[in-house]
Amino acid sequence: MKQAQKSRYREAGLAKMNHLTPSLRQKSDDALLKQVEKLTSFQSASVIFIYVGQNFEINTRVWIDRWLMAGKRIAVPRVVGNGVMDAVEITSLKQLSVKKMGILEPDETHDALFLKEIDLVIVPNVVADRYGYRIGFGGGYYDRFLKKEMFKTVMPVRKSLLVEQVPREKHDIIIDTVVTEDEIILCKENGFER
Ligand SMILES: Nc1nc2c(c(=O)[nH]1)N(C=O)[C@@H](CNc1ccc(C(=O)N[C@@H](CCC(=O)O)C(=O)O)cc1)CN2
Ligand SMILES: Nc1ncnc2c1ncn2[C@@H]1O[C@H](COP(=O)(O)OP(=O)(O)OP(=O)(O)O)[C@@H](O)[C@H]1O
Repeated sequence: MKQAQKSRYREAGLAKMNHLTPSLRQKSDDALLKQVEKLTSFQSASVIFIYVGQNFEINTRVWIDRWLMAGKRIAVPRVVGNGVMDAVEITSLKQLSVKKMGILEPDETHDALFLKEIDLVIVPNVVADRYGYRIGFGGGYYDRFLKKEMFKTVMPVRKSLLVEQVPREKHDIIIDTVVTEDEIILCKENGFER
C-alpha cells in the first residue's frame, strides 16, 4: 500500500518536474548550487558521491565540472544490478556514457571506490519532505546504498517539489540535510535518528 502511495507522489512529482521551464530550472539549479556550497559538510569534503542529473533532474553536471576544477574528488553511481549501485571515481564528465534510463555512467573499466573514502553523498529525489524523507525513481538504489555506511548526506530539493510529508517505509533512510533554493534544513536535529 505504501508503494502505491509512493507511486502516486512519484507520478505527481514527475509531472511537476516536466512542467518547469528551462529558465526556471536554471534559476533553481543555480540557487541550489549556492546553498550546497555554503554547507560545512560540503566545504570540508574531499570526496563527494553525486548523481549525474539529467533531463528534469537538477543539472549536477555543472556542479561536477565546477567541483573537479576546485580540486574535489568526484564519484558517481554505476548501476551493477537490481537495486544495487557502485560509487565510481571520475576525473572528467567525458568518462561518462549513456546507460539505462538515459543515465550517464562510467564504464566497466573504472574501479568502484572504497566506500569509506566518501565524505559526502548528494542524494537525488523526485519528491521530498522537510524531515529528510524522499522518493526517487523507485529502484531502491539509495536506500540500499546509504545503509552500507554512516554517510553524511545532503539532498538538494526544488521547493516546488517539497511536500508536507512523504509516505514512509521501514527501509527509508533519513537524509541529514535538505537544501532548497532558500532554506537549509537540518533533519537530524529535528530529533530523528537513523
Ligand atoms: N541521475 C540519476 N542517476 C541515478 C539515479 C537517479 O535517481 N538519478 N538513481 C537513483 O536511484 C540510480 C539509478 N536508478 C535507476 C532506477 C531505475 C532503473 C531502471 O532501469 N528501471 C526499470 C525501468 C523502468 C522504466 O523504464 O520506467 C528497469 O529496471 O528496467 C535504472 C536506474 C543511480 N543513478
Ligand atoms: N534496504 C532495502 N532492502 C531491500 N529492499 C529495499 C530496500 N530499500 C528499498 N527496497 C525496495 O526497493 C523498491 C523501491 O523502493 P523505494 O520506493 O523506496 O525507492 P526510491 O527511494 O524511490 O528509489 P531510489 O532510492 O532508487 O531513488 C521497493 O520495492 C522496496 O521494497
